[in-house]
Amino acid sequence: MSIKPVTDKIFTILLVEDNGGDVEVFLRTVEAELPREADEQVDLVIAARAEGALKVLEDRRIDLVITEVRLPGMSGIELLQRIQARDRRIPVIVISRVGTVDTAVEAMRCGAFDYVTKPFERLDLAARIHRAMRISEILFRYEPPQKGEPQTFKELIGVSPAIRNVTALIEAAARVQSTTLIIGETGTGKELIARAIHERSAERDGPFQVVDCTTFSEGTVESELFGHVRGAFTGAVGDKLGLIERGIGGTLFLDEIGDLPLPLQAKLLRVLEEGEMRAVGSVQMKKVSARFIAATNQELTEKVKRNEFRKDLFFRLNVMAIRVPPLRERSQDIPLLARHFMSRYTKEFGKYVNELHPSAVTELVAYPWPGNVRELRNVMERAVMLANGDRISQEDVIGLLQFTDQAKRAQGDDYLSLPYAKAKEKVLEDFSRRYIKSKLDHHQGNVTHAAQEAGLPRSYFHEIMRRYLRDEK
Ligand SMILES: Nc1ncnc2c1ncn2[C@@H]1O[C@H](COP(=O)(O)OP(=O)(O)OP(=O)(O)O)[C@@H](O)[C@H]1O
Repeated sequence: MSIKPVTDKIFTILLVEDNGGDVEVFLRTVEAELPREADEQVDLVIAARAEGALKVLEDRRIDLVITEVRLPGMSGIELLQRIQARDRRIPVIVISRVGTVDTAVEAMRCGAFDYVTKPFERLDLAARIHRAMRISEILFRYEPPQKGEPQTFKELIGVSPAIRNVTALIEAAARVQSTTLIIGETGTGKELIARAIHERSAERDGPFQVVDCTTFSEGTVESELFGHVRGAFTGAVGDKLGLIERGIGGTLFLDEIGDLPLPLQAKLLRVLEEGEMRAVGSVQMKKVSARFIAATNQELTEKVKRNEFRKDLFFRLNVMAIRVPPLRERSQDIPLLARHFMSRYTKEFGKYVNELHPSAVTELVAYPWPGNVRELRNVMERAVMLANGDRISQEDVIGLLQFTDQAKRAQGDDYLSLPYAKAKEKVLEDFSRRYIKSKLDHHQGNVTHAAQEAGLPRSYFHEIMRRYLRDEK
């Protein structure tokens, strides 16, 4: 492939692949599927070996590297590490075969931006390349050439390369007025990341408005999001401000965007593209200037294929994407997170617990954490609550982890098989959850009224709600 002079409009991808057939599929994908701006040109440089790729990197500017893991000679992982040591701005996508998940996980640990599996799925491949291209542009535009450690945030705990990658992306996202999509399993910290972006952005003095796309009923969603004017429909006795309007001047965090009904997706796209919206029943368009951050725990490409999510909205949101790996894939973070939560709950409960035994840490690291950081936080909260002395032992942790598993399956009188303290805790937890739910149902989700009826301060009621109801997700 010809090497052209480098200008800002040429984006150069270095593909490191020794299999001719796969190179062919890759070329066709870039030609046919990759969305690009009108005047954007994508240049491809192909190297069959990592050693050759390093030479290309010395000779010219490369914006994105896509490398097979298994290569003759130096491996793709080693190449990734060398690139990281030279220039952290170049995103690296790693290619591995289906069934070699371990390799992909290893690559993410070493700081890969993303990974794709062979055989290639063309739409998925194009979406991942597109995302990496936009990130690369931002990093090259705003970051000075840098080696070594990116900055870390005190609220986002972690030492793994994956979390450091997330940290760098938070910085990059905060600096540009671009829509950001955060992808990750439940409890991985998506909302925390969204708040971190907001706090570092130009919109930090405005509101941080959460829009939970799972909570609207089909009939009310439009007016909830966009607001309505008086008389727009039966029961609209006054004007009502929509959630989107409440976020103007700040950040709108669209949680679980994958659940937004299709007709609303079209309207949202309009807001994103035109920067304006119209309340239900109104003839007037209103300017909406806000930062949009969306989050999902579903693979949106799958929803696009099933025609459940608009492709244009997906590409629009996916411009700046942050993928947060599940906790089991970054177990280096577990000891630090566990100690962080231990110290937090020690202060909160006014207890003196200052040691997490190394064998307890080993148990925590070995556990798969289906509920991710939120589950770890809950386990550490219980561990501190139940601790008798100044230390949390291996037995304490084993009991809680088994309990967590049992609790998931628990129904009816399952607590009778548990030790007294744990049984009591479980019954109290179930009671709180049912009580809060029934009060909220009774008042159609109005927290102020529900808290009044329960005879609790609103803030306390809200705290119980946050603790018990969010964990059900
Ligand atoms: N890296 C981290 N460091 C410190 N705390 C974290 C980290 N990641 C997550 N948490 C904590 O874990 C809990 C769950 O995080 P958060 O609500 O942001 O997850 P989420 O991905 O948005 O979950 P969901 O998809 O269920 O809404 C919060 O208490 C958050 O502060």
